[in-house]
Amino acid sequence: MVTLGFNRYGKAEVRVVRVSRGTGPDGSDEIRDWNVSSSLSGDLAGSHLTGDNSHVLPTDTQKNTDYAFAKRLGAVEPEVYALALGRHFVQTQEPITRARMSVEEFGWRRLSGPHSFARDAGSVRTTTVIVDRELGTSIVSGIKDLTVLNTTNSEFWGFPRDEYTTMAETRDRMLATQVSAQWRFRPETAGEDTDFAAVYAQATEALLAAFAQTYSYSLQQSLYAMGERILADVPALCEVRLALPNKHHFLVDLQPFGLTNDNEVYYAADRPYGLIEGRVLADDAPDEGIAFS
Ligand SMILES: O=c1[nH]c(=O)c2[nH]c(=O)[nH]c2[nH]1
Repeated sequence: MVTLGFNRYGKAEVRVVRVSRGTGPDGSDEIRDWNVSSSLSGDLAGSHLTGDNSHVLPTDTQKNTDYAFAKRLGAVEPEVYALALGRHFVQTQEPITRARMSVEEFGWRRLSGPHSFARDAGSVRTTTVIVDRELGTSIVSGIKDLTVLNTTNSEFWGFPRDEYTTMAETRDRMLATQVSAQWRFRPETAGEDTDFAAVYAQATEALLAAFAQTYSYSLQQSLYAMGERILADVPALCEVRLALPNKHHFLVDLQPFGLTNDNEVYYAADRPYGLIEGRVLADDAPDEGIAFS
């Protein structure tokens, strides 16, 4: 015998670009560039077990709803957009008890003139909103693909050595990583009225400041410093999860060319990479519930 376990379905990676004409500074245009994924769950066993689609709102409809809500809501914060969509699916589809909306936002930097933008290279803003009819609403936002580097103020030594250890201890190295961070909002403070743009700016700034200002003995230590600073600076948040690939920079041996290398010329390795992951929680953080499900 087998049984059907947890399941969900939806439309992944709907590319939605919303232009809001004349609503920016000095009558300029605003733009939101999103990659939207919806995932619905609830009373859906029939579709898996007997092919009964009477509870299955088509993923094509979900995609259309994403576009329609972009029109209706305007160039709002991605969290506000995801909240509205999540509530819509749970409120209008009886069998659907939970909606998970994920939005990746690609930033566009304003150029001179009211209609011109250049796409931000690199980092992506993220949010995942889960609306559950019984368990309530959770919001986890963050940033990914944020590559940062310190040319010094990083050491790594004092680690255990065994018969397979070849790496030398270092008192001065380059430290580089590509940050993925997710921050969980306190449920009682997160809703349509939250200043999500300010939280994003403050959390990102805190993370960058902690990375730059921490004299680091390991990427683990930098990870904790980043999470700690975000929670200290942004009271609306109660937990930060970080994934930090160690983007190794190895000194090139220039001796064959009769040259010294006093921490000046590096080989940036692509793989393998160390992967440092961790969670930092406020002492009074409520249970995570379904926030990361
Ligand atoms: O910051 C680091 N943490 C590690 O766990 C580790 N392991 C390693 O080989 N180099 C590093 N660097």
